[in-house]
Amino acid sequence: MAKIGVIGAGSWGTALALLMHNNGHQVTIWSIIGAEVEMLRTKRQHETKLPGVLLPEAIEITGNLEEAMSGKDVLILAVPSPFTRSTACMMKEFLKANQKIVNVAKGIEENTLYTLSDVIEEELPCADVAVLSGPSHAEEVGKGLPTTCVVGAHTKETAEYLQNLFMSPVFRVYTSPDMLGIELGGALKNVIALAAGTADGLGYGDNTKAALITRGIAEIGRLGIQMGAKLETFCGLTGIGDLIVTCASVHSRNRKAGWLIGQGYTMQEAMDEVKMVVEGVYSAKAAMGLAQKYQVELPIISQVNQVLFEGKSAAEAVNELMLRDKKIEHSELPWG
Ligand SMILES: NC(=O)c1ccc[n+]([C@@H]2O[C@H](COP(=O)([O-])OP(=O)(O)OC[C@H]3O[C@@H](n4cnc5c(N)ncnc54)[C@H](O)[C@@H]3O)[C@@H](O)[C@H]2O)c1
Ligand SMILES: O=P(O)(O)OC[C@H](O)CO
Repeated sequence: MAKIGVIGAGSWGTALALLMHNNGHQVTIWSIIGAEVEMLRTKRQHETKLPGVLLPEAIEITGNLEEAMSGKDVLILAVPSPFTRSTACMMKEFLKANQKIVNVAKGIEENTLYTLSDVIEEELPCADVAVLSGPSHAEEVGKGLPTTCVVGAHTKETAEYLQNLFMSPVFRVYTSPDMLGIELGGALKNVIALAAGTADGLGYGDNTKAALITRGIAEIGRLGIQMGAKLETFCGLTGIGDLIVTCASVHSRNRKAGWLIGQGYTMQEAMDEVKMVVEGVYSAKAAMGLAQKYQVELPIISQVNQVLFEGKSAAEAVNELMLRDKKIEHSELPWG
């Protein structure tokens, strides 16, 4: 039995708190929002973000960060990426040398272009930081539906220790040394999911969706490999796996925001309607920064940026993608 602090009480933090409790661990969940702490304590569920998923009394709920971190073996960092740095900064005061941090958010910091583990390590230089990612909607994990994820860590020992903590008959966990690939796959699939949702909102079909998923992973992989990540990761759960679920699932916030944009909503109107974090909106700009830095072409992600931030019509963006210069599908494949 381990002592776990879950830092962030949105849908993912709440679902993971329940998973860890069901795995026999002692769990405390923290939120910066007083009203959220009160709701979780009194209703034993997150009524707006994960309704119907009940949190047993044994899960402690607190608004006090020191209490959430004190004596814990593992801290699961589950705040949306725009708050990763500020939260890691607040954690500095209470973090102990032996505590592991598992980041479960998916994003890239816009102004530094850092992965979230880089952000956490900059704020907490002594921390042993790992990541958990994969095709895993909170709504389904909360219901105990079979789900698979990957833990990436700096050492095999940390990865296997965390694999054992998270693993359950309904939550299968693999390990990987490719933290960079895991983090890029998790962050960038959200941008492609915005495009896939937009195509749905425009009334396009399954052919369009399959094209966006397949050419989307080609883009993500091209950038990731240039940055030093491994091709295999983009073929796995945290690459194509997470991209498929996010582009297809009724639970996806990114796909829903895209759908609304395809229906004519502005980016802000779509984000307001979704009410939960739409990470792809933040990662879209960061991806363009990385594309420029690493000299990689990202046609779909570039069009998503133009629709989100430059007022381009979604239909025109799809049209431009279709009318790009003629290409070989895999430029590295010889003709024989
Ligand atoms: N929801 C999912 O199914 C899911 C699955 C895998 C990964 N993720 C990732 O997990 C992260 C969190 O997503 P979510 O769906 O739980 O988000 P959410 O929108 O449901 O919850 C956000 C939560 O963050 C906390 N928060 C809000 N403002 C804060 C601040 N200023 N400082 C610190 N904490 C603050 C609050 O507890 C709030 O409820 C995202 O990066 C997301 O991509 C989500
Ligand atoms: O609902 P989304 O679009 O934020 O995606 C959630 C998870 O990242 C899916 O694995």
